[in-house]
Amino acid sequence: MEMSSIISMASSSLGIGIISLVIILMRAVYWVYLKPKRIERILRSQGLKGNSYNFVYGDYKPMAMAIKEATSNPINLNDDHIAPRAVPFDHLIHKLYGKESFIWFGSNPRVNIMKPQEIRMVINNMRDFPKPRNSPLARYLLTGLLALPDQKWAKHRKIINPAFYLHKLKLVLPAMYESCNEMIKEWKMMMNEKGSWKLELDVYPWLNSLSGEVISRTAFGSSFEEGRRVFQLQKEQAQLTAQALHSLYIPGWREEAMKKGEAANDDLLGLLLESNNKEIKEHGNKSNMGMNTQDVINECKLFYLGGQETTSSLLNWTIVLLSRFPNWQEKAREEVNLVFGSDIPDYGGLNHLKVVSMILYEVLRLYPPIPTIVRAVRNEVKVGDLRLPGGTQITIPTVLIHEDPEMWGEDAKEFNPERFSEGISKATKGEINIYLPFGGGPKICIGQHYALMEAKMALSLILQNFSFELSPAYAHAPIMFLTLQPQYGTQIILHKLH
Ligand code: HEM
Repeated sequence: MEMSSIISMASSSLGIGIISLVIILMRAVYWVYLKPKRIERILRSQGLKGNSYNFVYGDYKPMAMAIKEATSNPINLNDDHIAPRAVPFDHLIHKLYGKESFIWFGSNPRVNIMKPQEIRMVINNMRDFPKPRNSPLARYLLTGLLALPDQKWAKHRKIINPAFYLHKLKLVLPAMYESCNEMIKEWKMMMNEKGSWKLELDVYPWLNSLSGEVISRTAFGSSFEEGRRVFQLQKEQAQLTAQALHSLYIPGWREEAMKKGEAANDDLLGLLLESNNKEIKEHGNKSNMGMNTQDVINECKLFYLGGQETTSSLLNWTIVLLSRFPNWQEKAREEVNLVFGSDIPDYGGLNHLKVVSMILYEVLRLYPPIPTIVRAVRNEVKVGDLRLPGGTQITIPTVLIHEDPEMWGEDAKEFNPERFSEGISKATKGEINIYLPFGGGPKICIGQHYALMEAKMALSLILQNFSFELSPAYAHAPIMFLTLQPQYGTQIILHKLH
């Protein structure tokens, strides 16, 4: 080849390279600067308020600072106004700018939606308001139904729905009883070993493994041991991922965790996630559920997260509140004794527990295990009076909505199960979209009845066998770590009743 043609080929490749680089740079500038700035202008022109866009990082820095500050100390034991601790930055922005506000999640603006009619519009319309794409790390956790595109989601939801029909729950009740009863027996055994009627323990890890155990038994049936192993691996994986996600938010968190030996470096994290996935696949294969193995794995992952962390959160805060409000603990015990005596709780009876249901609804209002719901705006769309450009995201801040006096009255921040005495519809004055512990619309939690049934079973057995109070060692510190959890555990004192 002649020298001149080599030179001309090289210069044209160089030219193409430079043009590609310029295009990539221009696109990057558009996504991380021009687009956010354009959306900011549109939002502000409609009266929405928020911080000015900070290149690439958005509000991450003040968000990390707010979380660090809020979670550095417990709150007052009698404080059920948990938003400042559970969602510190959303709460701060809400306080500074009011309900018509937005935050910057990196370069994504997230508009706060709190009006009932706007919430209804957003959660009922999956086409215009899909779930936003998760970060690669979060995708390890949020799999299955939560992560699928519309059509695949509809297909999977249709396949999975029947497993959660109410009459099917009747069939899983014995397995729920079995797991709950084992926990009660172990507590009693610990008392017997000490020759005492009293036992102090941190109930949170117990409740957490209880709800994992219940899923293992109910989802895997005769392959219970396989299921148990899958969920154990899942838990390790979730914790690793959560730690990694946490370290993105809180500067210095990873270093601190590493010092304590809780988190390894990124490579090790990747390796562990990978090997866990492999092992889960093998066990998933063995449990032979008659579905595509990868699909089963993904749905299992989600059931683990959806089913274990949320239900144990509900049970945990119920125990805390019933310890703090012994009159409600006594009312609930009276009801359980009236309905079951010392018999094993059955399906019909659990469905008739009115006081226990009121208590659980009120706990879910003040301590929603999932404190916010997030959606994306696909293309420009109107939500009430607002015009939201494509690329905007939406936050429905469940916990702020649940404690809003404009919606729930002056006692909104107080524990008062009585408000649910005539059901959810009456308590919300017909605006059921202001009560969102299980989300709403077509993506409403598939496991809500399952979770409530499990919580009623566990609570009934606990109330039949023990009275309980908070230990002086308990520090009130709800924190958002995947779900709403007790930062320092939940130390209570159990008293055996008979
Ligand atoms: C107290 C317990 C529970 C709470 C508070 C809860 C809360 C929620 C919420 C708020 C959503 C909607 C999220 C969104 O729209 O972005 C959801 C979805 C979901 N939950 Fe639950 N959940 C609980 C228990 C369970 C259980 C026991 C299971 C399964 C065993 C489960 C499985 C799911 C699944 C699969 C989805 C995704 C549904 C879909 O996208 O179609 N959840 N949950």
